[in-house]
Amino acid sequence: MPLQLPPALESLQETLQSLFQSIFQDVSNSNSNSNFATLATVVAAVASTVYLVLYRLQSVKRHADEPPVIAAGVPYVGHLLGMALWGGRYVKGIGLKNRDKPVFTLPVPFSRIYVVTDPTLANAVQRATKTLSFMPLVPDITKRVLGFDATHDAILRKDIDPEPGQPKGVLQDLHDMVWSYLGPGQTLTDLSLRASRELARQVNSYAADHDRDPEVVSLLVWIRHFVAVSTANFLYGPRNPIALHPELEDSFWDFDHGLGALLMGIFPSVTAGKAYRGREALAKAFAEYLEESRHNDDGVSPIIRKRIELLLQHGFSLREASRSEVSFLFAGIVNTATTTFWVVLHLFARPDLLNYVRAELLAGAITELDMGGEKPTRLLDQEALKTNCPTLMSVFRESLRVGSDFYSTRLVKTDTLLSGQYFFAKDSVVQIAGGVIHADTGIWGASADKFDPVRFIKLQQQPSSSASSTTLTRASSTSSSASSGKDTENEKVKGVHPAAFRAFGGGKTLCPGRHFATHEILAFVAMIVLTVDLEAEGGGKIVVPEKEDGVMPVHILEPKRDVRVKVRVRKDGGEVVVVR
Ligand code: HEM
Repeated sequence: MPLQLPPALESLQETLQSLFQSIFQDVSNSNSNSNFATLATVVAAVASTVYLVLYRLQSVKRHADEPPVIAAGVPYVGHLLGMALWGGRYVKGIGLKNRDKPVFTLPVPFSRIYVVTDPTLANAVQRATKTLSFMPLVPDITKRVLGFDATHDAILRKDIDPEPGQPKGVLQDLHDMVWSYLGPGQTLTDLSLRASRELARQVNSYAADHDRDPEVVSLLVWIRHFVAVSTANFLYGPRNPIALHPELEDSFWDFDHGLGALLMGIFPSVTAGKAYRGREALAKAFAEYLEESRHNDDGVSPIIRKRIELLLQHGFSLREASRSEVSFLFAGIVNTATTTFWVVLHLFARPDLLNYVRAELLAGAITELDMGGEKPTRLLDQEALKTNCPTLMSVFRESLRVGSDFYSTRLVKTDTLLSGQYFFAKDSVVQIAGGVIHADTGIWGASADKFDPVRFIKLQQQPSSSASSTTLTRASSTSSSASSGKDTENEKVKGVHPAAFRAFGGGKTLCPGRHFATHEILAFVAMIVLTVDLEAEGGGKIVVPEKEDGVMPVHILEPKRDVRVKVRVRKDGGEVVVVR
């Protein structure tokens, strides 16, 4: 079947044909000096024809059942250019313009990217673990981002994507171990408690230092400092690299902000200089940490010791294991810090909501103790936050929904007919577009593009997902799904398709840290809300900026502009002590 060109291109094609005819007449009519203008026109005509042919070729389906092809304006490379220039916003924009297509094909040089924008299909992708897998992509990504040498790159590639019963490579072993340690159980409870106590120590010490001394800060920088320092402490113990070399905190954020450029892999020391130097500084400090055996100190989390043990078992040197730890520190800090920022910002930008959440916290998760001092000590029961503070929980989830444009990625290992309907060609890439799914009015209602602080309370209360108004209604103090022991903090949100909440990814690559992060973020937000007041720097209302979506969305997106606030320690409460 001949391919249909868009009307604009069809008329261009006709114009070119008539241009060609007149050029050839011109050339044959000119008896001597063939003039330069005619030559230029011939070249332009040839180029346009080549363009049209390439445009048509890129649109040719590789199989009758391949999802509809969205051709690039610049054939083959246009989509890659768009992604490089506009980050995640580029593909999200295509997805939003093509809402009628649950999946579409983006042609790229020698391959295809299949973009899935429908939760039911996303679920099917996540289930097709035999033929669609993230694992084979990991070594190329980690080599670029973390800079592993050839020997360790080979170790990473060994037994990379085993079937059940086959020998497991290092990546699979690490994956399984992290899942078992961070899944519900005693290790998770212990780690969550340590994390919250460490954060409480930081917040209490800040309050003591600034009791009568308000300061103006960048809210994101202020929050991520707490998270970076305490995560390094509770994971890697008191002699962790950031504690011994505080300047490494800047190196860490340089690395984070240059991840997209590192991923490009084009002379990274030049094109991603800051990120490259940041990573190398961190890797060097972690290498010293491991070579001095500081990972065996008291106060180091068991998960870290187990990670090192597994890396060594698989043939890693201590020096190169340091690079792997940079990635784990990254996983532990970045999303937690940015999510906390959004939750705090959304609360303080809405004074009524803030007061409501403070009351909810004091009633449901705090016991005040009069210790004879000026202010009562507050005992924080972090287990109660999830069950007794539904508004806080809803703001947390909504911050994740609005802040996450994450793409879950899979490699097509063999030709696949997904759901018996869509053909995916071997060696192509599948991306589940979280940003498009999170903005889908069919899933989230007409207010999908708005931040609705109580959206998830309404979803829990209603059988359907028709959330429309933002009226603040008091939910019962104990959520039913929480008291029945079901998964309350991730993808299983009542009234929403299980694959529609994408902030933690899904399927085999679902974030193993999501339970832990939920405990940690709720507790940290509670501490901030109870301990300080925030005012806009120049007075007036705190305004929530848009997210910066013109980057590769490797984690929860940051704001488009800095939010500067005055932090004032509150008079009504003293130290926060985490009791459970
Ligand atoms: C709000 C906080 C967090 C968010 C939004 C988040 C989100 C994610 C996402 C989207 C992925 C990739 C999923 C995919 O590819 O489909 C991921 C993977 C991962 N996350 Fe998280 N994460 C958070 C906190 C944490 C924390 C605190 C830890 C560890 C302490 C952690 C550990 C990991 C690990 C180890 C992976 C890789 C899993 C694998 O493929 O084996 N995350 N996370």
